[in-house]
Amino acid sequence: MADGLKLEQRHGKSRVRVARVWRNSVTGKDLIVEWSVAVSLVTDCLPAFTSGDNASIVATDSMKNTVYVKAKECTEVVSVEEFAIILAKHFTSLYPQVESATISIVEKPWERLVLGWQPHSHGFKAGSEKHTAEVTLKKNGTMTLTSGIEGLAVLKTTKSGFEGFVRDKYTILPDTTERILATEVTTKWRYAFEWLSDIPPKPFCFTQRYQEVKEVLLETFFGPPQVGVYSPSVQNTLYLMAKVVLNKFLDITSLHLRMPNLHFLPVNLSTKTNPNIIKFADDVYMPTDEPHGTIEATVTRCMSKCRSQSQDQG
Ligand SMILES: O=c1[nH]c(=O)c2[nH]c(=O)[nH]c2[nH]1
Repeated sequence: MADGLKLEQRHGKSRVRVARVWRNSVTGKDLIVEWSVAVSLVTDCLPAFTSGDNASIVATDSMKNTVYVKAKECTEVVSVEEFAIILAKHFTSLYPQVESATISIVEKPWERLVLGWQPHSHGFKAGSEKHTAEVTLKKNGTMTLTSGIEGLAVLKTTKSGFEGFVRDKYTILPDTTERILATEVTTKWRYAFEWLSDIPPKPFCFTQRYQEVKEVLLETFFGPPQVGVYSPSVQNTLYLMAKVVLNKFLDITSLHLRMPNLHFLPVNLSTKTNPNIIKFADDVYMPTDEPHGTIEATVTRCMSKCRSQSQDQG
């Protein structure tokens, strides 16, 4: 409280880009990660806002420098989640006035180049979807940790439909049991760790969990390679994807999925003199993302009360 006003504030540095190379003299293989880091601190520094007294401010320039120093100190390979935790720990423990730190990181998808089946020792190419992580750590050690995937573009040419929806004077869309389903999945999942001390020791691999979640999401979206799986709506597919992740990984408590419906519109062309130049036969489409459907949901594993409620309901 100051001047009879309530002030909520934070400050930080965004888009701090750092790349870290680890060189392995045993395997002869280099490893590189490229991260875009955002640091945001909640600091007890009211006078900085109300009277221009900067004595408590950790300069955002120092935050940027810290990212590089900590990257240097990581002499062993660390995951994007581990690096976020290292930074959050640093800011909340070094500065008495820092109450909480939020570190968000997006990893650029550098993938090792494979030439003629042979993994290159120091060559990488950019993949598509990005691995993200965000940690918020309070001084008392409580934390939230999320990981995510950004921009996982997927499409299937069949085994998708949409029917039985509200039909009124505004409705033109016909029912269909045959369409292309395309989306760009963005997801974030929250880990169950509530305290810094809950984080499993080194052998727990966040990077492996990331790969596993991605695999399960893709398996559920597409179904088995030979037969696939029918999707009655983006909504249902999204829910099933989240459900499989939550059933499989007990260290994940909730999952948010955003799956825009990127339309592939049937092309039917005709003129007065030339009807049916193109009669649509599930073959020629007009892809468009303007406009597109926006479908998102958060699915959370219920605690025991919620479980018994759903059992009561059969
Ligand atoms: O899977 C879908 N969900 C919708 O809510 C919707 N709305 C729409 O026009 N097409 C679709 N498809």
